[in-house]
Amino acid sequence: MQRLRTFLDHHCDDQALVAVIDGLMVACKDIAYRLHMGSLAGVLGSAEQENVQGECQKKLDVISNDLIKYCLKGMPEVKGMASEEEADPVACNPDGEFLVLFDPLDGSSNIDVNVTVGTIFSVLKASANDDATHESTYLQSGKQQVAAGYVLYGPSTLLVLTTGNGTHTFTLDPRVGEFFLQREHVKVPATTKEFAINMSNQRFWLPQMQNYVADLLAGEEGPLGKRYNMRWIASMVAEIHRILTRGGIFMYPYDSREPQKPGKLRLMYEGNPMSMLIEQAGGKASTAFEDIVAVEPTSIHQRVSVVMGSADEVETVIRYHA
Ligand SMILES: O=P(O)(O)OC[C@H]1O[C@](O)(COP(=O)(O)O)[C@@H](O)[C@@H]1O
Ligand SMILES: [Mg+2]
Ligand SMILES: [Mg+2]
Repeated sequence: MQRLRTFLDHHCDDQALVAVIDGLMVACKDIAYRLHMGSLAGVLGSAEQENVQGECQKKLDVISNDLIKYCLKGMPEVKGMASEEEADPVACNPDGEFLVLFDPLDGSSNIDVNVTVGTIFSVLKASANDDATHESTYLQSGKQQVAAGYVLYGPSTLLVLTTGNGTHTFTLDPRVGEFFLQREHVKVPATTKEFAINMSNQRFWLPQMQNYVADLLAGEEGPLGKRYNMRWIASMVAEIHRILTRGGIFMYPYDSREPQKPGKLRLMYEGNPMSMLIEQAGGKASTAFEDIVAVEPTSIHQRVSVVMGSADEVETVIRYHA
């Protein structure tokens, strides 16, 4: 059994980055504990307020954000942070080397029904002269990420992590409060017969996406020649974890409900970190038109269309959009 810290000491040359990941996990273990206690910790239900995205916040969205913020603020390696739940970036140590961007609680509509949620994070490098209070400091493409990961709060608490040398999974042992290595160099199978998409948005998709999904549903009698299965948990962390475990394709494509937005999911807190994890595991992540990590961000809360998972299936979606 290898501890997370020992694994990182052997696999990551940058000790300051190791300290950032190790420090972040302190907050995530606290979130895991509170989720586990549920109503006994008084953390369920709505916070009766909206975030910067105009979404109704859950109490745990706010608590998780505060826990991570507090933790990062105390770390000398961190120069600044940006969160899905914060309107503006938050400066930390002016001499810090890293910027941490995060979705403190992903899939939070699932909290009150006791279904899997997660924390997603992305780590970028900062330059000495960068102003960590300024949005432009954070506007780097996904290719610039030096680490990405998520913590899944499910039947067990898992960390899935990449520092650019493969994607690895760790399980939290709650008795001792340590993550231990579960699987090294996870690989997403290249082909799949399983897709995940919110079908209720079908009529709002682009015609290309409608054609692709119609062909999935046509099964072995359609042009794709396979009978597909479908899953939708409404928790990206759970969805991506299933794909890293047994393959599949996850899509939250552009739709015309809010035509000015390129998608529902957030580029900096969801699209980019998940793309890095999937690509490091041999999968593919696209907007259906270009690689997600190639998108040049223009705002920290920017949305993106997402198609990711088993490489061959993602290629098929791209072909439908060509
Ligand atoms: O409810 P919908 O429209 O199906 O959206 C589900 C998607 O929204 C998300 O919950 C967005 O994340 P947040 O909970 O962090 O806002 C994803 O995890 C999930 O894939
Ligand atoms: Mg989310
Ligand atoms: Mg969230």
